[in-house]
Amino acid sequence: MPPHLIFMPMPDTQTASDVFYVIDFDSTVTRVEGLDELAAIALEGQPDAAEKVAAVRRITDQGMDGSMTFSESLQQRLALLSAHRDHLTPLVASLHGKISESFLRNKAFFAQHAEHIIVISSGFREFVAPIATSLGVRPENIYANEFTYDAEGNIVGVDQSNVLSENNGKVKLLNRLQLPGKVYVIGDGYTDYEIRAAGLADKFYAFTENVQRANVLEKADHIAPNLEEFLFVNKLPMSVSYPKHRIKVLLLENIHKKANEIFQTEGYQLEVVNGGLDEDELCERIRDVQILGIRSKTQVTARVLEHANRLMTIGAFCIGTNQIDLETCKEKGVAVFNAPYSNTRSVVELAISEMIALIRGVFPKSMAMHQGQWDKSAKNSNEIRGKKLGIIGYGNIGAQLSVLAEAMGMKVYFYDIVDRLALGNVQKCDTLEELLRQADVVTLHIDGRPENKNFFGAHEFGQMKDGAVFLNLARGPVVQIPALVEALKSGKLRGAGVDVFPEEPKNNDEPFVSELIGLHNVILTPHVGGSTEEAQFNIAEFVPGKIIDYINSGSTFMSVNFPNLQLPAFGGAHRLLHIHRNTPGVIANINRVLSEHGTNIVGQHLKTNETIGYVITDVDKAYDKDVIKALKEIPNTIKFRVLY
Ligand SMILES: NC(=O)c1ccc[n+]([C@@H]2O[C@H](COP(=O)([O-])OP(=O)(O)OC[C@H]3O[C@@H](n4cnc5c(N)ncnc54)[C@H](O)[C@@H]3O)[C@@H](O)[C@H]2O)c1
Ligand SMILES: O=C(O)CC[C@@H](O)C(=O)O
Repeated sequence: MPPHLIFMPMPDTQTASDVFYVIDFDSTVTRVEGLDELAAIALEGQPDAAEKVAAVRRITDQGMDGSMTFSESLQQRLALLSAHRDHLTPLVASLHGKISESFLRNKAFFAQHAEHIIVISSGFREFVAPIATSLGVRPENIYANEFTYDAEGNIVGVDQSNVLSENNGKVKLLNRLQLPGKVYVIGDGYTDYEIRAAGLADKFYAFTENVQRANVLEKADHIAPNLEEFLFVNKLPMSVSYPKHRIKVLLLENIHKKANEIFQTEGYQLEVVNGGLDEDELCERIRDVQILGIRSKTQVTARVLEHANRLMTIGAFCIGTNQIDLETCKEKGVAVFNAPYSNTRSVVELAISEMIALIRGVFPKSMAMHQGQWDKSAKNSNEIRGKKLGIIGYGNIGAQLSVLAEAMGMKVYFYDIVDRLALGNVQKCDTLEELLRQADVVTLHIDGRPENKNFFGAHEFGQMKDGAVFLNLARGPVVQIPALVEALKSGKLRGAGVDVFPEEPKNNDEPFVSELIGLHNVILTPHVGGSTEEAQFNIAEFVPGKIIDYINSGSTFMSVNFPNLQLPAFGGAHRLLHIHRNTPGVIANINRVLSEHGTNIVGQHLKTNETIGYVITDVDKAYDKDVIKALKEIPNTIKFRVLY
């Protein structure tokens, strides 16, 4: 046996439990196959280059998936290549730009485990070595084929004395190396699996960042979508605190696909359900989910949250968050985000269109026309100009509506339980009654907090002007539907526009049932106030942005239930995030633990609300890792995580 084929680990660092990491090169260390790249460079400009490059790729695949013997595939490819020694320099330059992203991110692993990292490639040393050594692999730990050349420097073959040029070359090489410890192989090809099949490796990790081969995946002990997965399961040093592909997102209720795109680009696992889920279904589906995305239908109850073992954050892809048990979320350390402005304009536009349509009697006229009746008259048809609009709830929607309504010549009044600044010439009413007594159009834009249930009933309709128009585009349960029906049937109201209902179908297949069906001059819409292409796109961009920021930096800016902290970048430090019950002494305990472990604090931020406290501590990278366990054990800790 040639002496260089006996592996010589560093004697002073070796122990019986040592693990050797055997790494494939083509399509694993690099995103591409080296010989495919060489073909593209060598054949450039030749008339039949495209066909030949495609043929080389096809043969590479056959060799990699095991459908052609390796030495046959190598011979066939070399014959097609027509490559020269001079092509190797541009090849190496090109491969430097095509190193797998997760390998580039994790150079620390190569630095810390250099003596146990071995690259074994059926590719060629001429391009494998410069790339692998740039990551920190030791030259003596690189095993690969070598080209043979003719006198003019043309590549004419492979060094046949190298065991890797043979069929089963990797197995034969491993056999000879006699690695003194466990062997974990990571690679994308069948020849990598063969090492495990021959009993020469303890585990085979199929690496799928660049290619996936079904027959390799089915043989793998573990599938690694990137190097972080391999490092994570083996508790090895990683460039990130947690592999992103392990973060599971569940999106319900037809959230705009822009959100899917954003979460996928971030590297998260995505599961999408088109409709809503009922409580039992959600309890089942939420078990291993870290990020939940919903709209207004899904009820996130305390029972659902009981089942959400790994939930970190919920995105309400809408304005309202009354469908979420925010208190329980706080107690469980689940941060909730929404999109407070993204669909405001859409609701305002629908409200304006409805008040015009109702005051002109557009819908009854249109219905009559559909039945062949021509009723050309001005009776019960009015302009909105000069009419009084009463806005109940002068928040984002109410205020924006007031600006547009004034621009159309309406006199605008509002009533709100908090002191809001009146825009333009809008007049504030001190009581609800004051507003109801004078408004020609009353429109609800209050939120769906529990106290607002049944907010508007017979008493309030009774205080309205005869012949007024009523709109609810806020939340269904705030209006008592029997009282509204009575006000419409008795002629007290001229008409109504209703977009939201106490009971709404869970999805588009369920029927809509309501006492409002069939009433004269009533516009019914299926909770679409915020459902425009523009609004849904804006929401689908906004909410993932907040969630990703929270996951990556801990920022809770604009969270609806967490103390809001907008955090600076933490380059060069590790960030410790501690969520706890807001009781005296927790911050003191945190700092005592940090000081006892000699941890150097780079920066610290604390914010509390009535229920929870949120402390972010940036510390020097070099710290005693036992501090993590101690911080988690501080009484009243709800959740703790580390970011880097
Ligand atoms: N139909 C839809 O598709 C649709 C779309 C977006 C928003 N909405 C709903 O519209 C409502 C308003 O949205 P927003 O963004 O303007 O919210 P917002 O929080 O900015 O404003 C709500 C306002 O209502 C006030 N308010 C609450 N209860 C009140 C009460 N009992 N009496 C008087 N004022 C009260 C609040 O003080 C606040 O000023 C929310 O319920 C939201 O869910 C519906
Ligand atoms: O799109 C939805 O489901 C809800 C829209 C609206 O009620 C909101 O709260 O933003």
